[in-house]
Amino acid sequence: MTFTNNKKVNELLSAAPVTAAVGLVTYGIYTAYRSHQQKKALEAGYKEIPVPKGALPYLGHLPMLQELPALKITEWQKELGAIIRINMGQKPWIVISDPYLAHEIFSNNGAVTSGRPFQNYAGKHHSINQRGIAFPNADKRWKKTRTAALDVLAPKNIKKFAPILERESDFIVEHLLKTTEEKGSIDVVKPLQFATMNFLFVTCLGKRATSVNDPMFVEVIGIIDINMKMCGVAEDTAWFLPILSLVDTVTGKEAKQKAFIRERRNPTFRRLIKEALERDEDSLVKNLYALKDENNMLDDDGIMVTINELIGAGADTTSGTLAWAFAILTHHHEVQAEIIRELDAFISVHKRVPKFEEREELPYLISVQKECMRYRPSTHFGLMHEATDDLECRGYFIPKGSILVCNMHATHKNEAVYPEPEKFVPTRFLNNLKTMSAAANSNIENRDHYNFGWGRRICPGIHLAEIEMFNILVRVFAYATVEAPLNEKGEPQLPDLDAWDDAGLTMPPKYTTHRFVKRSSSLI
Ligand code: HEM
Repeated sequence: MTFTNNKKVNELLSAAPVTAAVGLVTYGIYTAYRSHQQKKALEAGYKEIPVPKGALPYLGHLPMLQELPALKITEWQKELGAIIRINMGQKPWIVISDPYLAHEIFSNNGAVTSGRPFQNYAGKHHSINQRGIAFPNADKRWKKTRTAALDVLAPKNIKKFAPILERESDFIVEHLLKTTEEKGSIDVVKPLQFATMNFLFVTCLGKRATSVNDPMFVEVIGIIDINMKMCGVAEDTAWFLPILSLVDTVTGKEAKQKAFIRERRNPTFRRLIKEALERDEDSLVKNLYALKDENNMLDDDGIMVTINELIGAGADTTSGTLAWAFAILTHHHEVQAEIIRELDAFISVHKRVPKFEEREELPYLISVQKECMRYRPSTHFGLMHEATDDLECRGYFIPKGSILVCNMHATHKNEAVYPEPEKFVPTRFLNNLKTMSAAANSNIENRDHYNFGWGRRICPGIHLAEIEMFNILVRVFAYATVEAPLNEKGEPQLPDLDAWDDAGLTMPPKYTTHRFVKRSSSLI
């Protein structure tokens, strides 16, 4: 998430004196209310949540965030502590970087910290007034929808689909190797999105796409890319600065967003859902329509938003995480060699690649995978939570309506939990080889990393993501090594690991082109 739009924000501000007047009045009332709340909390003996210096009236800390807000916020947290308040325009964020504190807030106090703030695009347009799973408050309808999705994503169900997952991984790894042979290198983003999305096509819609050029994949990935970007908070400037909502109307930004949903997202997903209902194959769409008959909490729009979210959330996060792993490993040939040694020991006995259930025979690979996710998490802030009631935690008062954000970037660099956090340490997790879904759903001492979020809103797709990533990694290293692309002089161009791409909700690496070079020593 970047705030490269600051220049644009300033231009628009100066062009809208009327909206500015309205905004400033609202700002005055709101600021007075907030300082009254803070004064009351301090009088009651609560500790003050530190606020970085330098916030501007109305804009708050927004202009100070620059290209990568997570880095600036992490800097503030190093100075001020694991819980700080920053003013994102008119939205005060309480940002947490200590996993133990995050656990207390999001998990122990989950009854009042599992709401979602109502964002303009994600809340109103994408989710058609907070339908689906990711953006509604934790209400009855959300629970019903999430439960239906969890059924599909449950380990027992995923196990049924193991051959499909393995086939998709075979297909995509073959594509990575073949394209490297033919073209010299390959950008991994689309192929990885294809592999992860295809499983969701099969489970949600009962049909797979045949290749990265299949019109179904091309159309859906085009929609998902735009939608994920617009759901990111950085695109939603009017949410931070309500002054800009009139500007959005005047400039046609909101009309374009509505048109995208009305003319592109809705017709495509409605057609895919109709076709899925007509197919003989079982699918989540059919399960959701069966639930629709039982109660009237789910409607056609809710089902469409849910299918859109599962396909989008499942594809971009998993592919971004794998893209980071490949980028990191091009810097560490010694780590690739050790993965290959471990994998070849398995293959020499079994004459095939390992299955996910056999993962314990690959402790080093598991540890590396977790370390890649710690070192470069694929989202910087996950999804925001909202406090639906006042709460008290470690002497801090968090008022109802606060926006609660885990700074994934800082949490994964927390020195108290991860010694030498700036170093990539492939063996770091050898003492925690639990599956990521078991670790994420256990107590805080047993967690490995926090990529999947927190509490009642924790990602429901962990098990699926973990199997997909495992299947792809074992196949890549069974056959190949991952190398940086070459420049005209034939020299490797290692990817800059401090360069992020802002995809809205996710932050994949900026450099995603690599070479998958076949190993002459491959045992299969
Ligand atoms: C490496 C891969 C993945 C990562 C890093 C990831 C990360 C996350 C995070 C950080 C959240 C927000 C949690 C919170 O609010 O505290 C989330 C929510 C969600 N994820 Fe994932 N995710 C991944 C894969 C998947 C997959 C494969 C699916 C399913 C197909 C999925 C579906 C969802 C859904 C539906 C939500 C919204 C849950 C809710 O609000 O109740 N994710 N994910």
